[in-house]
Parts: sequence; C-alpha cells; structure tokens
Amino acid sequence: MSDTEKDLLGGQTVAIIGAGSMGGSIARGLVESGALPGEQVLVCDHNPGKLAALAQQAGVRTFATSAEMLAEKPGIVVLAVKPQVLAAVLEQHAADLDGALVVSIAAGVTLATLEAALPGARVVRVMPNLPVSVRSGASAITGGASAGEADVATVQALFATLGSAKVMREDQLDAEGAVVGCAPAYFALMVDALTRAGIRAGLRATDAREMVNATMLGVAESLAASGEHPRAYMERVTSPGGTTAAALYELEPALVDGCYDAVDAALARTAELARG
Ligand SMILES: NC(=O)C1=CN([C@@H]2O[C@H](COP(=O)(O)OP(=O)(O)OC[C@H]3O[C@@H](n4cnc5c(N)ncnc54)[C@H](OP(=O)(O)O)[C@@H]3O)[C@@H](O)[C@H]2O)C=CC1
Ligand SMILES: O=C(O)[C@@H]1CCC=N1
Repeated sequence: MSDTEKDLLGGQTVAIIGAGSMGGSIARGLVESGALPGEQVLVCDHNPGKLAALAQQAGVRTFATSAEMLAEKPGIVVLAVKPQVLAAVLEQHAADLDGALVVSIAAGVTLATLEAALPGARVVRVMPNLPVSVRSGASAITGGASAGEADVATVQALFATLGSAKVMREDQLDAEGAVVGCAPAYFALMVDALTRAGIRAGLRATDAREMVNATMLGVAESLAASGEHPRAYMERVTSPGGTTAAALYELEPALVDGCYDAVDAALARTAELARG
C-alpha cells in the first residue's frame, strides 16, 4: 500500500451490508492486504454461518442486523446485497446513511437511483470482481454528483488494495461489469470446458484440471508481467503447421462470437436491473 493510500484509509471504518460472495471477499481482502485491521471492518448478514466464518478467518466485527451495524456510525458503507433487494435496504437506511460515504457494488443500479434514495449520502458506484478475495481483482469506480474528488480517491485507494482499481464514467463501469465483473466466471468456464475436453481425449480429470489451472496462472502472470500483446503470445505457442494452429482455427471464431454475445447479454441484463 502506498503512503497516499495509507493516508486516505487510515482510521476509516468500513461497514459491509451482505457477507455473500462479494461482500465476504471484500472484507477478507481488506484485512489480508493490511489495508485495515479486522476491528475496522464491520460486516452484517442474515446468515450467522457466513459471519462466523468471516470473523474466524479475517477477525472482522460481525453484526446480525444492518441497523445494529450502522448504529456504530461507520464512515464508509459498502452495499453488497443483490440488486433485487437493494431498494428495500436503501429505504430502510436512508436516514442512517446521512453523511456517510456509500459504495454500491450492485450491478445495474444507477447513481441516479442511489442518490434519489439516499439524499444525505455521498455515493460512489464500484464494479469489482471475485478475485478481490485474493487481492488480484479489478474494480471500476464512478462517483456520483454527491461525492467529491476526495471521496472517489478514498474509494479508489480502498479497492486498489484489492487489485486494479480504475475511475471511469458510469456507462463504462457498466461495460466493465459485463466484461471484467463477469470474467471470473468466463475464465472458470474455460478451465472447466478444457478439462472436459481433456477427459474426453483420455486424461484423468484431476490431472487435466490441475494442469489447466497451472497453465492459466502462468499465462496470466506472463501477460501481466511483460505487457506482451495476447496475439504475440499466441504466436509464440503456435508452431507453423502444428497442433495449436489446427486447434485455434476451430476455437477462435466460436470463442470470439461467444464473448461478443456474452457481453451483449450481460449488458442487456444490466439495463433490465437499472430499470428495477
Ligand atoms: N458475485 C460477484 O462476482 C459480483 C457481485 N457484484 C454485486 O455484488 C452484490 C452481491 O452479490 P453476491 O455477493 O454475488 O450476492 P450474495 O447473494 O452471495 O450475497 C449477498 C448477501 O447479502 C445478504 N443480505 C441480503 N439482504 C441483506 C440485508 N438486508 N442485510 C444483511 N445481509 C443481507 C444475503 O443473505 P441471504 O442470501 O440470506 O438473502 C447474502 O448473504 C450484487 O449487487 C452484485 O451485483 C458485483 C461484482 C461481482
Ligand atoms: O452476476 C452478477 O450480476 C454479478 C455482477 C458481475 C458479476 N456478478
């Protein structure tokens, strides 16, 4: 963590409503990155099992209800419930969130909707992804009219402790959500599909999965470290007249068209969620 990030985050208390896939991952990531001590990360959820696991793994403070947690007057509140239940949470806590810096990670729910529901709050939207749990995530950030530059900088510093964190326009955040927010599932599907193809070709399932995982990690590390263009990397694997060329001839059109269709579908669903 840089000195600027330390200055922005020092002394902050972050409260997270919802300890599911993302809320739990953010809570764990913040403590494990050293961004905040466990006692400055507050988490609430309906499910006591999820809270107990988080308290044990990350030493965060847990609360059975959001009302009890918000009574602690945290400076930053992360809304990590599903978009479909967010309206009820906003309605319940509009007064409690007066003066707070509120971060919504809900897909599709717009700044306009959030700010209309929370007239006293400073609102920032973030679209993170699941690898924030291992601090290799990626998060898009966009501030509402209610948030100042310092608020956006604070939220960026918070999510920068969990991986890449970039400030962008709200329409770009929605596009980032459809590509990067969903991408952990796209990549996991690739691992599963290749594993199944390996089993079909005669490999043991455990060997195939372990070796595909190791390879995905190696490719990601190489591309990130070198900045090499992915097509140049592909060329280094593709021996002229060899097996990869034959395979890519089949895979590339289906995969590219599939990615375009997948992102279009995610964007269409984002627009539906925005309409409520
Ligand atoms: N999963 C992901 O990879 C990503 C998710 N997001 C966004 O993150 C948000 C959460 O998604 P995700 O983590 O997948 O969902 P989950 O369902 O895994 O987590 C939400 C959690 O919040 C709990 N909850 C619901 N209402 C309340 C409440 N009033 N008070 C306290 N806890 C409550 C739920 O409990 P219960 O199940 O009992 O209702 C659940 O445990 C969504 O808005 C989504 O758009 C953004 C980027 C990536
Ligand atoms: O599936 C979803 O709606 C969330 C948003 C991005 C990833 N998961």
